[in-house]
Amino acid sequence: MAELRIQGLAKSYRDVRVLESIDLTIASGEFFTLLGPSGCGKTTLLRTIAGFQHQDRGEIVVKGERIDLKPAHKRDIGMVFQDYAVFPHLTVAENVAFGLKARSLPKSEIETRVAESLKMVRLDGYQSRLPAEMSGGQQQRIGLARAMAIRPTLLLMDEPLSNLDAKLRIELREDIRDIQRRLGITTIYVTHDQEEALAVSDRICVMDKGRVEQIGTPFEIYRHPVRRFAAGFVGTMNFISGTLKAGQLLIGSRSVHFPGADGTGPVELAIRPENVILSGSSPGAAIPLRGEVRKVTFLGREAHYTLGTEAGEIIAQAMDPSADFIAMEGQTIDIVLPIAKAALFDANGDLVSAGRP
Ligand SMILES: Nc1ncnc2c1ncn2[C@@H]1O[C@H](COP(=O)(O)OP(=O)(O)OP(=O)(O)O)[C@@H](O)[C@H]1O
Repeated sequence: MAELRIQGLAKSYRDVRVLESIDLTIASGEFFTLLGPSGCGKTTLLRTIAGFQHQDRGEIVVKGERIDLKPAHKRDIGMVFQDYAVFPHLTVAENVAFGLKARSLPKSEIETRVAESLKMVRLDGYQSRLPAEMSGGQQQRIGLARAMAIRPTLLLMDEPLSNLDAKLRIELREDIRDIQRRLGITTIYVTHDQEEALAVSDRICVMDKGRVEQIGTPFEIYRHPVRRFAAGFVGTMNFISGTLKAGQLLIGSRSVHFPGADGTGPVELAIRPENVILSGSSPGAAIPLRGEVRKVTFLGREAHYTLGTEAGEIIAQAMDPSADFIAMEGQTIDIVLPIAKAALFDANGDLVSAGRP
């Protein structure tokens, strides 16, 4: 059974529509991420699920029961906030015990759960400290332990890693994922960081302007985007303007048959830098182009080349620059865009066709 089902959820602030009719279903134990740019409505959606604000229309159903009719404190939800929101005057243990006391659990049960939760987030031994004596990463661990201690049906996390430096972000995101897996707790995670979303999620919901653009596994979103927005927001993507004429794709002076694209009109060809062939040829249909190397970015394990072509600027990636391919700035090289690794989007941002090998 679906753990959480959201149907037709809409919300406006005064006259501004922030959530258009949102529909989504989340399975029990799933790590589900809302990913999108600032202002797309992720936080509003999360806070509406938590009950901190109310929708104008639509339903939120958990385990078959409408929770949107209940006040926030009766929704059985644990929440972790971007700014930690720990109580500064309470010790670590008191912070974690807070929700348990509010639920009037017996003292011994509270002690057991506090100890368990602190161990889980690796804060064993810090019971008597005050939050001010802890680092940002540790304070967020308190927030996580506090949310988990009540053993909620749903765990909601709103950009929990945004205030931490890059190294800590990766460390804590791994911990969050491990704990979530171990406990099998259904989690909704909000982030604007696409790499973070790819790393932790079972499924990602890409949002833009209050709408769901695509829902899928990280692999599906990265490899098979169905909307131009998702294609451009997750990972790096080249978009090359072209024209479709009854199945023939025209890019600059080149023309190639694009399978499954029978229409006519302006299109954009989307291809990832790692799929641009820098040396050699493509086994199937492809668009060959001449490219002037404008910039080389050497990153050790890989190198990125910015190429000026008749179809516009294209970024290409070589995975093993020392062994595979080396180009110098100013050089002109032949590149190939394999159709099997490309997708076509129309002027509305809808997928026209994705290349098939
Ligand atoms: N209380 C409010 N009153 C009026 N407008 C609001 C309110 N809260 C949010 N908004 C607006 O609603 C839109 C969506 O905001 P929301 O915080 O949900 O987006 P978000 O995707 O979470 O963005 P961010 O990553 O910046 O937090 C924004 O345009 C924001 O300015």
